[in-house]
Amino acid sequence: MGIAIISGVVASLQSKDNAHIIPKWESHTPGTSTPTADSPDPSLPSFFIATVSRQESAKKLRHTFGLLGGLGASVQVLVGENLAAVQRSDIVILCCKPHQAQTILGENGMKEALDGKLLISILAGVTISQLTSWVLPTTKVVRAMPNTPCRIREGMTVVSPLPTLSNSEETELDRSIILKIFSSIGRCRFLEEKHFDACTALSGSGPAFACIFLEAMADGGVMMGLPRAEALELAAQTLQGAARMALQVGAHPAQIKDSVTTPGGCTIAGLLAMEDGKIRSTIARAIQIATEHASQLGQPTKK
Ligand SMILES: NC(=O)C1=CN([C@@H]2O[C@H](COP(=O)(O)OP(=O)(O)OC[C@H]3O[C@@H](n4cnc5c(N)ncnc54)[C@H](OP(=O)(O)O)[C@@H]3O)[C@@H](O)[C@H]2O)C=CC1
Ligand SMILES: O=C(O)[C@@H]1CCC=N1
Repeated sequence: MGIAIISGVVASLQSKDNAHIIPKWESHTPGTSTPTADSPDPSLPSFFIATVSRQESAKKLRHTFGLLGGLGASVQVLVGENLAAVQRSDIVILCCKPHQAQTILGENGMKEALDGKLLISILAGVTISQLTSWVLPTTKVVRAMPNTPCRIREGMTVVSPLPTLSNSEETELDRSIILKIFSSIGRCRFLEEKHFDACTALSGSGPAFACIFLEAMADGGVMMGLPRAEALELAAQTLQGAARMALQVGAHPAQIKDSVTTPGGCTIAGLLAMEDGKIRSTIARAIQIATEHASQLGQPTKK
């Protein structure tokens, strides 16, 4: 997921659309971001540090970020040097497995390195109350729940509200930095932490659930004789089109469905077959069960 976030942000910095906001500055992540003295916009990182624990992962990351070219060169990959990376950073995005957080944040000197900095955790199930108990009270802790489409800048990220500080200007700046980072790789919205397990299931895990539906639609096409590649293209573009109608036009899903459904036609025949298979409750229950599971991740009894 860390790769998806950096890849998306780097792609956004390379995009012509964003030429007006490409800052002349240096920064670090996953990291972090630090503007140089003459930076015109202190709100978007352009230099990143990615940290991993294994050489094998570092090789993979260097290959991936090398392929990004141009600004990809501004991603530095470090192995086993979390403390050094955090010391050199203003913003840290924690992207390890939920059960690893306490150990990583508990490393000698880490609390001091995080003093006064913004710590964004994307970990499923690990609460703000747990995170704040592992750092100094001066570290500004937020949770973010992104998803893998961030990699192609079509992500959905939910962010928890920033802690209240006496300096409201600082909070506003942090808020704008967070929004710029995650809006550069898709949609971003703030939501109360109490909704995070549901968001983890719905949008965090969602790409996997959506791909089951996508694959099943394509399988149906293949069953009826369509070549596999074309069946997948038709299914993916159809799902994208329907989703964009809901997002861009603001159409209710039922309205989109009704507009496709000719009386006595083939759509209603297919819809009834889906309802016979309890497709709605199956999908909704999957979100319910994933939410319940998410709430246990990073808790003492779970790995
Ligand atoms: N995958 C997804 O779609 C989403 C995941 N998340 C959350 O993101 C987090 C990561 O998930 P995911 O990306 O799937 O998991 P991965 O296992 O793919 O990534 C975990 C990363 O953490 C690194 N890491 C592990 N230990 C250390 C350490 N001690 N120091 C530095 N780096 C370390 C790993 O590198 P190495 O292998 O070298 O140790 C690896 O690059 C989880 O907490 C998950 O809940 C949130 C939203 C969506
Ligand atoms: O499966 C998981 O636990 C993570 C969290 C959301 C998506 N992947």
